[in-house]
Amino acid sequence: MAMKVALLGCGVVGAEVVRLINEQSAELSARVGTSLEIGGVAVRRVGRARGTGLDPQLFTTDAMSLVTRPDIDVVVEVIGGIEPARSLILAAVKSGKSVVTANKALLAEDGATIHAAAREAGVDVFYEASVAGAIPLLRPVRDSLAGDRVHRVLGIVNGTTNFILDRMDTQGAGFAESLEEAQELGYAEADPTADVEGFDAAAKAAILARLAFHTQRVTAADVHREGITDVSAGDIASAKAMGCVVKMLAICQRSEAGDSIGVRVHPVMLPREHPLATVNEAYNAVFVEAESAGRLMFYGAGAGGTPTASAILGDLVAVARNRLAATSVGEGGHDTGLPVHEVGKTVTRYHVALDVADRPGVLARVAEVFAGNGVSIKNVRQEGSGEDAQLVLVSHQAPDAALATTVEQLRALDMVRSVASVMRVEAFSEDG
Ligand SMILES: NC(=O)C1=CN([C@@H]2O[C@H](COP(=O)(O)OP(=O)(O)OC[C@H]3O[C@@H](n4cnc5c(N)ncnc54)[C@H](O)[C@@H]3O)[C@@H](O)[C@H]2O)C=CC1
Ligand SMILES: N[C@@H](CC=O)C(=O)O
Ligand code: NA
Repeated sequence: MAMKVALLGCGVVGAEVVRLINEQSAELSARVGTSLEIGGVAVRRVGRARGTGLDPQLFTTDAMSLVTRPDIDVVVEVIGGIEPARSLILAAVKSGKSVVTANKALLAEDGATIHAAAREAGVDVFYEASVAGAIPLLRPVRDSLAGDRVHRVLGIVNGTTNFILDRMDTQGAGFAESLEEAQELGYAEADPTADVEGFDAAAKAAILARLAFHTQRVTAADVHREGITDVSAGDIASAKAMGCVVKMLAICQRSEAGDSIGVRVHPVMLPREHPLATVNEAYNAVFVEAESAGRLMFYGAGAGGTPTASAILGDLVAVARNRLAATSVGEGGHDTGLPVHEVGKTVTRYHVALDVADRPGVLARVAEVFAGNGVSIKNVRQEGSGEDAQLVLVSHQAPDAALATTVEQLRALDMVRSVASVMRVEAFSEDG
């Protein structure tokens, strides 16, 4: 008997899911062991020509009735947002359906409730598409690394911001025009603020931290978040002058003592020889550093309808196979309860560019401020002279709180006319 799929949402991703299910129906049947059939599609408005080739009778605005319909086996949720997606997924799970979702916002906010409900009902909730689009990342972290101890996960997990920063760096393009282009290409969230202010990446970081460190505690609210709206052409030029590129990274890291984790999303300057520096356009790439496996890198298309639909179809095949075998994964049953520490405790390093008066003693006074906060300077250079002098300093690693205080105190110095650029600098974890 065919396995029936209910699709919630028929936008950028949903339309591609329909296309791929239709086009690959024979292969999918062979891989699952039974055929997959679309049993209904929930949309906001029926009667619109969507070019899906589906029978118009399949479309409904009553998503709740669709997900609880007895003949539906699997629900694919690609509406996005918290409600009604949460209620629909919980209703589906409680009705014994397995779920495939791309909804990182929801999983980051309330994944623990959803996984608990799925365990209770003995069904799967799979969500590979929610982090780094097409890249097989979550299942490798959850399954392949289940026997290892992850120390750090670091990567580019938002395609839209990577696209914008890449355009600004390589073409000198403006922020607004690059965002518009990313929207046209189907990379951006329905509200692109989620991308450019780092909410989307923070949600993905929370999901990654939960899986990598086996803790159910992390939600998007625990993630230190800075978006890219304050990244200026000056920051990009400053990075270039240092042989660096600006990227927005998500970083999830176990503390030195191993008793807490730091989870943060912010722009960084990366040396151009760093593998993440070469990740262009809307591509994503994620490093996972684990005790025994060492350093692993996952790279590929992190956004866009077709690549995201690929991840959804992979999950669809997996949950369909599990249903045929009458089994489920039961995620989230084991919880280490590792807490998230404040960003101030995270060890990082800063790049600081200061507009200063070119006078004797300025450098000494600036160095004194660094030293007073226990921050040692890795390198310093001066650009320009006279009233147009700029001091550019890069620190060694220090607690983020000490670096932030250093910048505040520098800002207050008379001889510092303005702080032209402040950004964290990331390299490999072993670099000082
Ligand atoms: N576009 C992308 O590159 C990626 C998107 N995602 C996620 O996939 C999900 C969908 O994203 P997109 O397809 O890009 O968004 P979209 O905005 O193109 O599509 C969402 C669709 O859901 C419909 N919808 C909203 N509320 C509904 C309701 N109550 N009932 C039925 N339909 C409803 C909307 O009318 C829209 O057509 C989101 O969770 C997003 O974060 C994940 C990875 C990549
Ligand atoms: N808006 C997101 C889509 C994928 O998750 C992004 O730009 O990465
Ligand atoms: Na993925």
